[in-house]
Amino acid sequence: MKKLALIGCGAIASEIVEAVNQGVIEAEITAFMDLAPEKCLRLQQLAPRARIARNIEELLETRPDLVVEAASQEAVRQYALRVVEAGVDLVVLSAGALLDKELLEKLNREAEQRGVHVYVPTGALAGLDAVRALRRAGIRRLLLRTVKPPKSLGVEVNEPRVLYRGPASEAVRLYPFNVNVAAALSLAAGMEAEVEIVADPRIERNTHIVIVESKASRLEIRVENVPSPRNPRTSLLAALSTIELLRRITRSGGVEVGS
Ligand SMILES: NC(=O)C1=CN([C@@H]2O[C@H](COP(=O)(O)OP(=O)(O)OC[C@H]3O[C@@H](n4cnc5c(N)ncnc54)[C@H](O)[C@@H]3O)[C@@H](O)[C@H]2O)C=CC1
Ligand SMILES: O=C([O-])CC(=O)C(=O)O
Repeated sequence: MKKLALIGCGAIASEIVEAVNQGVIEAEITAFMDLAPEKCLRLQQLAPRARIARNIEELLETRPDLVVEAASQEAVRQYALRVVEAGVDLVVLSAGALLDKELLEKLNREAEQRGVHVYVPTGALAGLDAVRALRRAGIRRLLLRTVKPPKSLGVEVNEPRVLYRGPASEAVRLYPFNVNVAAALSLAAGMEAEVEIVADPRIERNTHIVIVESKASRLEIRVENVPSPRNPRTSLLAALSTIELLRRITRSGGVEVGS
């Protein structure tokens, strides 16, 4: 049975712990860590053998096979390299941090040398398998339009308003908790997406529209996500997608569909 440690004890982590408890993910949780350690207490009740780590070294002392970052881009900058250096696989939700070329290159080099895997889940999006595949055919155009209810974006508007238009790297810097999907998309495509962020008081779902143009295919992907009841900025699909990835990684064998 694989051992799992979690950085961040918020909305996504809560869903993951429930999935472990239900046996969907075949793993044992060895440690929790959060800037606000009291947030780990509730999760620890569901995984009583797990330790609440005060820092990354304490977390690594529990000898996890896999660490899941479901915290913040800052957490990726603080801990990702250390996890990989310890020879431990890593799942990164706050993918925006990986648009920093220097960090990505270091992480990639270190991970290759040590045979470590760093996974970025499809998260609140869909179709990154096809985007990755189309890289080989050359992608001409890559767009992401994210439309969320104003409260998810922390603004108050009475009519739809474009808050941002520009490259993904700037989008994830300005909206660190709302468009990590822009980074996952860019990393899958091997090029930076053009991003538009819209606050729309008429909608209730976190909506992402992706357009990919290449010689082989034109993709238009529209995802209308129910926000997480625990965090309106985060779509429930982000946790479900991570659970699905963890289910695959921790499973000892069997038929799996899709790549
Ligand atoms: N790639 C994707 O598709 C998606 C990514 N996300 C990202 O995933 C991350 C987690 O999302 P949620 O669970 O909804 O967030 P949340 O706000 O519910 O929970 C995050 C927890 O991490 C803790 N935290 C933040 N920085 C930390 C640090 N440096 N060290 C230790 N703990 C830290 C916070 O105290 C909080 O308890 C966020 O960065 C979010 O933007 C969210 C949705 C989709
Ligand atoms: O959950 C979503 O819709 C997207 C999100 O917050 C992110 O990418 O950071």
